[in-house]
Amino acid sequence: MLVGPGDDAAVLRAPDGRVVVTTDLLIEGRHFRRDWSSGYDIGRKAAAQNLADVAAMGAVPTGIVVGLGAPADTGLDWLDALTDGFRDECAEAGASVVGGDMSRSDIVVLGVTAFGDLGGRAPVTRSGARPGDVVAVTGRLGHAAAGLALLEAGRADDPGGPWRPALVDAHRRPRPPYRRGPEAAGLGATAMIDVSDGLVQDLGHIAEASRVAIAIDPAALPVPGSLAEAAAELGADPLEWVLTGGDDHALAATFPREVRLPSGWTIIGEVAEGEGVQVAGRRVSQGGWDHFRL
Ligand SMILES: Nc1ncnc2c1ncn2[C@@H]1O[C@H](COP(=O)(O)OP(=O)(O)O)[C@@H](O)[C@H]1O
Ligand SMILES: Cc1ncc(C[n+]2csc(CCOP(=O)(O)OP(=O)(O)O)c2C)c(N)n1
Ligand SMILES: [Mg+2]
Ligand SMILES: [Mg+2]
Ligand SMILES: [Mg+2]
Repeated sequence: MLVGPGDDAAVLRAPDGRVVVTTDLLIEGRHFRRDWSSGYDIGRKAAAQNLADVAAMGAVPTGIVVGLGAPADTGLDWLDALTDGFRDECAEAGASVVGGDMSRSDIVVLGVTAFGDLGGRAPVTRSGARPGDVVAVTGRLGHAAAGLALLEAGRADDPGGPWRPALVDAHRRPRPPYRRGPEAAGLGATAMIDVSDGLVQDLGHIAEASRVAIAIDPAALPVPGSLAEAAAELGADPLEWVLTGGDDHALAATFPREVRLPSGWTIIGEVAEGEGVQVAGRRVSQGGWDHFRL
């Protein structure tokens, strides 16, 4: 064991190198609803959630195995679509489905395990952030939360606004920036995490593991017009989606200040001595999704 429990993935020593491995469970009703997402969407999302954890170690995803429980009356078309979703999302990340298992169950349950290759680089853990580093993100933030809010409000299919289907689609199919993980490792990232539970909560994991404080400048956070439009319609705060929304699987990383970040990365804050996450100078408690509150 080179990296054990507590990070986005573990790293194991193998006779001919190292292997990155991670697993996540997706439960109908908690992580997806079959009346909100197609089988294809659910396959893509279940793969993405795991492949993003591999990328967050700075590794390239190689393969996944899928455990599936489904009710006896699940249609073959639905299962075919699920399989297609797994295949296509893996292809997106450069990986493939290499096995699995299935059984009958009262609801749909997916247990996915993903593997990755570090390509000779050191893994980027949650624990390496140092005071003086900058904090940067790449990928979408708050989009899936906005899409979920539209679905919950029954406004997903209302007419008007190209932003509406785009945000609902973000809930159904996250698009993690897989290649940015190894890129960050190559640039010398000191810590990294994928944002599954919300930016504040997930940066909190880096702060805790690294024994540092993280300060975010909310003015630096990307709040696109689509989020503002949806928030205006629902009477919500788009910044809250960006700060606490999960499911987009953006990557958040810390870098030594002198690193020149390629376009696509946005610097949103800095690492300091201390503990916890501050937004605009105020310490915020853990907003976001955690397993036991769901
Ligand atoms: N039941 C468990 N037993 C052992 N380790 C666990 C368990 N649940 C989560 N972990 C570990 O805790 C860490 C964080 O898990 P999780 O919150 O699911 O992270 P992520 O959001 O990256 O999927 C991971 O290293 C994971 O392996
Ligand atoms: C039907 C439905 N309700 C709510 C959500 C939002 N949601 C559920 S779990 C979760 C956080 C991620 O899930 P978790 O099990 O914590 O995954 P991990 O952090 O291990 O990747 C979010 C944002 C959703 N995706 N679908
Ligand atoms: Mg993760
Ligand atoms: Mg997990
Ligand atoms: Mg989580």
